Amino acid sequence: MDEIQMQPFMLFPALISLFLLWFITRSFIKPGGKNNLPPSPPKLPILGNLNALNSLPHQYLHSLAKKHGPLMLLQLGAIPTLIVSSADAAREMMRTHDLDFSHRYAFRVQAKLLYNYKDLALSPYGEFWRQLKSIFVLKLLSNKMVQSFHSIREEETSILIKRIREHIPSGGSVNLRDMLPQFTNYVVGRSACGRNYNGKRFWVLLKELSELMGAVGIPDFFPWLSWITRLNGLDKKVDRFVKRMDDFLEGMIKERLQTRKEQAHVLEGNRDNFLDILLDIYEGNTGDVSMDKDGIKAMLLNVFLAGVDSTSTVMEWVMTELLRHPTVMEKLQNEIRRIVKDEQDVKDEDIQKMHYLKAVIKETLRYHPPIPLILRIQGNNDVKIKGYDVRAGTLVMINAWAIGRDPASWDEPEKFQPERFLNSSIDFKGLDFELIPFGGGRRGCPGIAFSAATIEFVLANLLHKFNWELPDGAQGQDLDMTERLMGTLHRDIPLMAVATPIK
Ligand code: HEM
Repeated sequence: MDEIQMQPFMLFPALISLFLLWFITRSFIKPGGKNNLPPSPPKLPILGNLNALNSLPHQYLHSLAKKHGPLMLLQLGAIPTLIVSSADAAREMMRTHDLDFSHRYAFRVQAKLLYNYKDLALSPYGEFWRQLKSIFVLKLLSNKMVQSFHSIREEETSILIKRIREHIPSGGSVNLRDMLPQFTNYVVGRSACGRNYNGKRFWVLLKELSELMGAVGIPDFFPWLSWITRLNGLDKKVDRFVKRMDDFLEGMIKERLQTRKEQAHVLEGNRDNFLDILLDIYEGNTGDVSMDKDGIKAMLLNVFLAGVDSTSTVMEWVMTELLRHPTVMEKLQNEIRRIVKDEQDVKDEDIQKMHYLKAVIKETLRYHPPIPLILRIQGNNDVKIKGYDVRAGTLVMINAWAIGRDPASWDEPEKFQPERFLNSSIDFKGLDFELIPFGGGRRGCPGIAFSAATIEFVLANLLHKFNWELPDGAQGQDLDMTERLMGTLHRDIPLMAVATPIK
């Protein structure tokens, strides 16, 4: 999340408006009334707790929760915001009161970039959202589809391995921050569009899109100050970008519609990518739901935004933790090599037997969830959570990062110990609220199977084919683990590692 954007020459009128509003609310409106509201940390005048939205808000909110408890009510400008930092409270919200918390909070720029709620991730809970979710779950990302993408995972993994091998003659040092997102971009791109649109233009557009998705402006917290983003140029910048992205997507759709017309006999019944499935719905061939072109574009952007960075970030964190914990790396390599034996290639059936690999991935997701704060908004009803009153319309931030480090749920949470998952049924599918990197309840992530299959397959291959160490004889404990939030939560410094081929 970017810090708030504002030009200095606009500060004065903005501050006057804010001061007047603060004065009026302070004088005439008594907060809370008879309600039993969750504890609130001290607030700044006017801004409330907006200082919480610094460059690493999940960490700051975690430290606040240690003082004020797992449910806190913050005031982000004009927006009352509930911060949830324990598995118990998350369970009560996402299971007992799931329906009440099934709306998504969208910042203004995000909504504009995603065709004003025509996508799945931002659309408000209701019939339209239900239709989109069923398209995602039953058609685009069903287990059958995920299996059918096996050849894409295989081909793209071979290309990645080839690229790593090309570095061997010059010492084998590779920048995993560069390579892994490229790999996931190709896998997601081919699954989504049937072929790669990864010319430089689309890559640059996607990068710009991720950056703009983090643009949080003053009007998001003080809605009556919406004129500020008109004056400071943000609205114009976003509008120009939306037009460029729309032109690109329009071209992609046009081209695909043309190919479908020309090769109808070849493509008949062969719908092995998201774009074709969405175009079938658009052309009315499926009969169940309807979708316009903007809907297709918004759904494709959801897939790229949600799928590329999050998946590659997990891979980079896994490799980081393995380099920090050589005994875990060795144990994992032994498992992989015992199962794959002398075969050249890792197969999907092999992966199902790799319990330690799955434990390492779970432990990484516990400690480094790529989306540390899950944003929801409470619907129309006031509800009670853990005895506290939560009012309708409250913004909710579920701190998945804090929950994964909560000593109430985890023994020695600061230690990286994949063994904790070996004899445990805890999984990240949204039913165990101490581990919610993919969220949970109705709004939970539909891409779990897709990402898990991709992450497991590529890691099994990287560890089967190479030994890994840090460059220049550095030791694992030397690795700087500072985090950086850039859409997803990365290590601040890109991971460089030296690959040595096994044979
Ligand atoms: C490691 C990879 C991923 C992580 C950590 C992740 C995490 C998340 C989280 C935390 C949410 C919010 C859930 C909630 O509110 O409870 C979410 C929603 C979503 N994710 Fe993922 N995701 C990943 C991969 C993917 C992939 C590969 C796709 C699609 C190809 C995807 C598509 C979506 C969509 C469309 C939503 C919105 C669902 C809704 O609002 O109903 N994600 N994801």
